[in-house]
Amino acid sequence: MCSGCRVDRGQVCPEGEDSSVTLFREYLRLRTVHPKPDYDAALRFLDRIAEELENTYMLYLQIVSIMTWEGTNPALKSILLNSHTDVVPVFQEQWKYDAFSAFKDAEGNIYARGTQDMKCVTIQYIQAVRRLKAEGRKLMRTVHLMFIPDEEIGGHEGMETFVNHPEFKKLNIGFALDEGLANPGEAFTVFYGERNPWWITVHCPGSPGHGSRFVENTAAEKLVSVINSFLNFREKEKHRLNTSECLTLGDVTTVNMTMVKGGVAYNVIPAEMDVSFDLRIPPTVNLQEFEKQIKQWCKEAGDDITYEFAQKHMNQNITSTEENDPWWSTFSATCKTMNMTLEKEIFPAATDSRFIRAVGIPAIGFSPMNRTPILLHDHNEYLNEQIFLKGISVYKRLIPALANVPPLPDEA
Ligand SMILES: CSCC[C@H](NC(C)=O)C(=O)O
Ligand SMILES: [Zn+2]
Ligand SMILES: [Zn+2]
Repeated sequence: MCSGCRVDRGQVCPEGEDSSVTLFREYLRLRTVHPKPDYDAALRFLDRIAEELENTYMLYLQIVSIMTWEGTNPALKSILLNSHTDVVPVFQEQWKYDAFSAFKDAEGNIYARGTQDMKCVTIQYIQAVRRLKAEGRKLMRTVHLMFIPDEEIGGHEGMETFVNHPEFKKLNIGFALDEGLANPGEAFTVFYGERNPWWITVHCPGSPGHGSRFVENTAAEKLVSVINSFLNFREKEKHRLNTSECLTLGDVTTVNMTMVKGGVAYNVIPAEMDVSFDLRIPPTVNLQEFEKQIKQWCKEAGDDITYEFAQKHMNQNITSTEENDPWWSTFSATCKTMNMTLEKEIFPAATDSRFIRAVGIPAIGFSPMNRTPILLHDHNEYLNEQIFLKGISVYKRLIPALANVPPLPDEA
């Protein structure tokens, strides 16, 4: 039943809105926004849906929820449909509408935080499964819909921890789908890997003294040298990206200076100055060599410079997109039957997929949104209702195709 107007889902509500859109807008109104996400509201919402979807069972582990549709051969590896429940904060004064009202304009554009990242995908998974079940379809492999918190703050209390939980291993996942990005053109972008985030702070100690003198060996001189080394490298990578036809952002290393700290007064030369950078490193880069380069930049800048990492991801697993890979060939062939053009890329930022790939499970980042500007984390994030509805049809084809991949050699 539709929560708004109580008609069966898949039908049109009296106001003329598809009930899947109504459900999506209801989910968007839940304030699962950092820094204090209302995860209880999300759990109540998902619990209600699990009750509606017959023969689906819910497992609750702290705040992770998993809705399971058991396959006809549950011994086979399962399919994971992953989505995070949290969303990033908004600057409300920059929005055209209340970011948690899910306002729909005359063109059918729905405005709310999470429309693209990634409440759309959550509801698309659910509605695709609902329609398949309503048709009486039985799938060979078990399908798990996982709803996970804290992706937006690094996943430490979410996926990073959960992939090492015995209950995760019990899910026996063979292949996972997780979030991707919108594509402004006709094509759909799919992500088979991610760049590794390295968040680094470089500490530059120096001789203190009176601001009126030429003190030798100051922290500021070292800081300038470190900054120049990082930012010169940034320019080179930017140039490489801008002069190549075939590279995308995920194929080059980005460097951004994000914080500077130091100093107490105009006339006191400080004993230390610190600078922080956000680095994103493609899976093709040798990480040991790259760290050696950082050490060299620090050494060249002067004595006693140290650095520390707030994030240092080292796993470079990527998911096969070879035509002989059973998961990828099924995914891509199914998209082809729907006349969808796929653009394969490395995800430029970090999602929970990195933790899934790190434990050896192939994962594809995919949010079926073409003809849509990339607005995740931006003001006025929106998604058109027709694009949203098309995504349900896409998953309705993809989910059975993946869940009916014949037993693999290691499953026989
Ligand atoms: C390193 S944890 C932070 C995760 C965040 N994810 C996204 C998609 O913005 C990021 O890439 O900055
Ligand atoms: Zn996301
Ligand atoms: Zn996000």
